[in-house]
Amino acid sequence: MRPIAEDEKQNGSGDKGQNFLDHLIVNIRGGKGGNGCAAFHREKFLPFGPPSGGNGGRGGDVYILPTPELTTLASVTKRARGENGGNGQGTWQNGKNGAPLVIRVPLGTIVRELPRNDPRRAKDEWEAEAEALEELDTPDKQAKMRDRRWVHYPRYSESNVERDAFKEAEQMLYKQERERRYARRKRELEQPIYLDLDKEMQSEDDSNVPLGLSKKEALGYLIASGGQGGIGNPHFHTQENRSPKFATRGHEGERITLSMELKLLADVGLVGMPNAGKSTLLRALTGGRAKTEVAGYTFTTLNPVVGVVRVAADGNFEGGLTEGMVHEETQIEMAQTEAKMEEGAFSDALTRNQQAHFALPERGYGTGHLFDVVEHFRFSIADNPGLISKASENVGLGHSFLRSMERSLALVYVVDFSGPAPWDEIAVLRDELEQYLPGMSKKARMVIANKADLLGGDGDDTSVEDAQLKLGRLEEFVEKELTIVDEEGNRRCLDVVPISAKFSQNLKQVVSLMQEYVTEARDDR
Ligand SMILES: Nc1nc2c(ncn2[C@@H]2O[C@H](COP(=O)(O)OP(=O)(O)OP(=O)(O)O)[C@@H](O)[C@H]2O)c(=O)[nH]1
Ligand SMILES: [Mg+2]
Repeated sequence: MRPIAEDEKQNGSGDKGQNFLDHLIVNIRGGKGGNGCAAFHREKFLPFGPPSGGNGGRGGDVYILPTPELTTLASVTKRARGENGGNGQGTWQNGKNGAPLVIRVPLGTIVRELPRNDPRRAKDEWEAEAEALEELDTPDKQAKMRDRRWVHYPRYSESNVERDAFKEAEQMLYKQERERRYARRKRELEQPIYLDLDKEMQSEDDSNVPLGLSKKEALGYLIASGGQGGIGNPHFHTQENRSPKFATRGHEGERITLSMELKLLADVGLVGMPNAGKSTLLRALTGGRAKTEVAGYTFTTLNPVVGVVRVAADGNFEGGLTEGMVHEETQIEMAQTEAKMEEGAFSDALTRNQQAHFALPERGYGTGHLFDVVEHFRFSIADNPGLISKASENVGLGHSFLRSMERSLALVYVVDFSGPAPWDEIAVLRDELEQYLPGMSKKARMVIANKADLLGGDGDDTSVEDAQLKLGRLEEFVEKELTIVDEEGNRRCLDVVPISAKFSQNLKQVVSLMQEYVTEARDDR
């Protein structure tokens, strides 16, 4: 595992700073404006030309764009900065505007501006300056502040500051600055940034773009404006001051600290200890479409992964069509595929679509990838990182990822049925859910006893009998310990289903039960 950087520890992601990225603190800065220029037009036989310094370009703005292709916040950097504006130059050349920066986040991200009193918030542009000047005495401070705001024509910096024209301009500048600062504070207090990004943004008027121009892509929501460009010296030209020898520097861009949180919205959440086979189950239920890592070690899954289960009217589901498919560890799969590829085994292989085209007819689903035609119901399942005892005390990956399951319609426990005491596992899971959020375990509807293929030995009578006894014991435990009594006093027993995720056994029942829970919960909403 890669070492955890210091700032990562502080940023609150997954409380312990692991790679689990559903929560992130991001420091954002608009680009700095380019400086104005103090210059004079020079031409042969025209010794005292007019002031000709260009303005600085604007700093780039920073936007946030909800993007359906993303599923985690992993691609978001902790610091983001708009491009700086270019400096103005002589002969009235204005600086180039800084390019905007677009931060892409997955749908379901909640973006919040951190308030002033939050210790994780970075200083804004004014606080940063105040801090930099803290140690200095008044004259030094004044000089420094001037330096940061003015550009002088060469060798005029000292005489400039004595002149009334400059003093007036300086007063004006500070006044405008105070106004900006006030407006900004007010905005921060009255309308702190809060975005609940559930929908994709449409790009503007796409169809009628003239040939040769790219269509205008949506940039997203403006978060931090870039600084204004500085003003060139022609601006300060007046009757009294015909040769202004100063220009202003560009403004700093806005600095904002955001917290981003990704809430996953899956209908069913899988809860289980590491290695119980949650990821394998998700792969099996989605016909391998959900690309979630499977491996024989604990904490394979670090980020929740959501997959969609598509169910046909007859209760079949997409994964069920690929009967006989074994959901092996993905790493092995990858290695095997790679080896085959090197041998050239795929040179004339069918593409995925072709495979579907040829595989489906004999199963009675017509040609092509026709599952859509018979799809009757769909729901989503979230595969989660493993939950262990004391997760609430931040052991393992902690339990902050449960946040993404708070809104699931139903929860399903997955336990390794081949283990010595699967019932104890369930009790731990239930307790951890309750630790996290009292009442959360009431959402549990089913216990999946996975890896049932490991029981029953070679099919001889005694081991089959043992397996049945074990299942009986599990059912008894679930009935006794996990029966849920709702507000109206109704008792509800959890369903217990033995399966093998790896060998796709008994999954149809799992799907049909899940479908039932989801339908019920959706109706209640
Ligand atoms: N024999 C057998 N092995 C299984 C079954 N399901 C999963 N496994 C194996 O169990 C191991 C763990 O599976 P994963 O799906 O990665 O488990 P997980 O619950 O997602 O684990 P974490 O992500 O670490 O929480 C892998 O080696 C799987 O191949 C099953 O039904 N039968
Ligand atoms: Mg997993």
